[in-house]
Amino acid sequence: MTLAKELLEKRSAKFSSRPTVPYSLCFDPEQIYWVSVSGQTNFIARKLTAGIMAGVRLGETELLQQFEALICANRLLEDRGRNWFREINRTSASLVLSAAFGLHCPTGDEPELKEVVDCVAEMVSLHTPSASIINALPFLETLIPRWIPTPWRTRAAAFRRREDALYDRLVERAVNGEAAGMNTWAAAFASEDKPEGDQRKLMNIFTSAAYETTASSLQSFVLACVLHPVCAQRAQAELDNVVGPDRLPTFKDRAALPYVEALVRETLRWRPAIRLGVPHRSTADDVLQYEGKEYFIPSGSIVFPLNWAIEHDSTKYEAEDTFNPGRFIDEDSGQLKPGYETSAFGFGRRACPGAPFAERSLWINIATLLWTFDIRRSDEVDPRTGKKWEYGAADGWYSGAITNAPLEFPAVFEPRSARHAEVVREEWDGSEKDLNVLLPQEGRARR
Ligand code: HEM
Repeated sequence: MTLAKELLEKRSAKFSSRPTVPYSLCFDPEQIYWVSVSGQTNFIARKLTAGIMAGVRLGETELLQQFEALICANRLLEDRGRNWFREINRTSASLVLSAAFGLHCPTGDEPELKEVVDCVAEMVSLHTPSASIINALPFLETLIPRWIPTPWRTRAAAFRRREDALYDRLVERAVNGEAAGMNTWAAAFASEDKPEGDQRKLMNIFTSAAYETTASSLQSFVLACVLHPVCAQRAQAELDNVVGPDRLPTFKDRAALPYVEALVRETLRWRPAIRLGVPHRSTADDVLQYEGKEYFIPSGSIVFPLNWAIEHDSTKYEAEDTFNPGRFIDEDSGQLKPGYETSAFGFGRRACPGAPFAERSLWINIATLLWTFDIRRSDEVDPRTGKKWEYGAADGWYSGAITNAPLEFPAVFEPRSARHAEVVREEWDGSEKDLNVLLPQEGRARR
């Protein structure tokens, strides 16, 4: 952690660029993916996002986030969690699509949601080094005349048309269509009443950055509940004490629930969503002193802040691979220990700008699921082995992709009592479902 902060925060002027693949010039010629680029585009996008997140910090999206957590709990009640994995994916996508474009996705079958997910998958695939020969032989791109439709150009152009069409539609609905009355992020980006002018094209990257990371963190939380029911029970005892049996938790309860907070922190630590971190690239030579030695870091070096190693540092975390939220609690006072720091959202000038929204999404979903359900192992038979499902959290149980999600596994979501189930249904029946009310325009006026 010290080393990562030294380079990526203290020396952020030199360590805040990104490596990218040569092929990106074909599928992102205008460099709208501000996660991958540096300079003015990134600066503008981060400034606009900081404005949006200031609203998130003020609570502008809390009603929406509570609403999405309520739907998730209600839908899990209906099938006792049979489709829980898919439901978490749906919730995570709906959270960002609602806030960004005013597009609520209550079923998971919405065509736009499917198109977003497909485009994210293709975008990730295009970024892999093996996606095109151009990554190995970049000179081909200049050598072969532009009018020749090479396979890599055809794929890149088809993707650009498809993704642009999708986001044009989504932004249009947020600015002039169905969601025009809402306080959406797209409206903030597209507004011309700001020095940066209309920056709607920078909206393409939001969903991909937001959706898989949130989903995989929640899926790791479910795995932790299955493997470590004692931790879930301690959180439930706290929820029973503070919230009681007659209503769901809300953000107003957050400060009074230190163990639930610790459980969210431990989920991010135990299985960080981006296990290897997102690489930074240096833009000037530098020298680092570390443990009595001197290291020369040439300009253009790729620096991975390895979240996994940082969060599993055995000198800082005892039994580092054990899920134990109690490590964040001062057992004498029962309160959170001071000085919390995490690498889960990255570092310095490239640190996750969506973190305020992300950690609120995690908190409300985790608090709601713990309040409502006992989440436990399923007795299902694993079709691959013909034996009872085995559970684990080692590498083999994870996807190993950039966003490292657990592989799908069955879990039972048992309502904690008939009363708990009834409260969820009652709150769902009585809840405000109109996004115009959940995302009121007054928030937009503040920006
Ligand atoms: C649990 C959920 C999330 C996790 C764990 C996460 C983690 C990260 C990490 C590790 C980075 C790279 C930081 C670095 O390079 O130092 C990042 C970047 C980014 N995240 Fe997140 N993120 C999450 C959710 C979100 C959400 C909800 C949004 C949007 C609302 C978002 C938007 C972004 C963007 C746009 C970047 C690129 C920033 C840049 O390159 O300048 N993320 N995130």
